[in-house]
Amino acid sequence: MEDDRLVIAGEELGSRLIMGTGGAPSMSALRAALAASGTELTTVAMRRVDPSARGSVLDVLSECGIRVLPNTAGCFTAGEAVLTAKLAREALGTAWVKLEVIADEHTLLPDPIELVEAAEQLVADGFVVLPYTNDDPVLARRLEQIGCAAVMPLGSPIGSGLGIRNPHNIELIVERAGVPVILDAGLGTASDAALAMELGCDAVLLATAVTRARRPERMAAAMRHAVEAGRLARLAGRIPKRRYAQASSPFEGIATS
Ligand SMILES: CC(=O)[C@@H](O)[C@H](O)COP(=O)(O)O
Repeated sequence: MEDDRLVIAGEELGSRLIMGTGGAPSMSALRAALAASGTELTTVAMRRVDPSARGSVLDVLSECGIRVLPNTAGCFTAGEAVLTAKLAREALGTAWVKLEVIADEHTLLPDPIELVEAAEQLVADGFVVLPYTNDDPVLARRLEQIGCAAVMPLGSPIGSGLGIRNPHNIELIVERAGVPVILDAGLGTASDAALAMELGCDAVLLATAVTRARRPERMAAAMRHAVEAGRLARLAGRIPKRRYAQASSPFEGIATS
């Protein structure tokens, strides 16, 4: 599948699995899981990491040769998110940002008003903005029109493991998107990741399903295969669903007594 690379803002990635790092039981477990996942891009919560401290998740990513995607996790307003993105750009030397603006601690759902406001400011300031958004086709379209480099609709609430609650909306987002669609949050197991890709998403971002699995490294490998399988199935084209049975072998020419 070397000719089927993910391109975001003109940059190619060999893996369609983007990893998050939250919830990892240890740095060594995280390192093993990231290696098993085959990811080339991994998010780091800039409000929870000290870029100058040694032994942090940033060191793990650098040792593994994985590109860092700073995120604005923990921000509740556009102002906080914009400031966090700017600090990340200064500390890490990247203009890419995964934009998260959360409405409340209880649901951890995106606040669409603050999200649009932050996206507008960051795009205007030259950032490559990848917004974590609700599974709302209208909002996804709006974020693309603002100039976001991808849209990242949730499958279900962060950390819930509930999978993709509204596959129809994800299909609607994919149908009209002119930028990559990355399914982000809520995936629980490998079949959820495969479904995201079968629905036409360009990539998947997940954390909890791997970091809180009984065996993170194994689940990371499962996710890697699931993303690849789902992508292959999407490109192959699934058969249409039929209401009634259809013999897989034709009956014509069968000898009758
Ligand atoms: C928006 C957000 O924070 C998610 O990217 C999270 O990092 C991954 O969600 P899961 O932990 O549910 O996979």
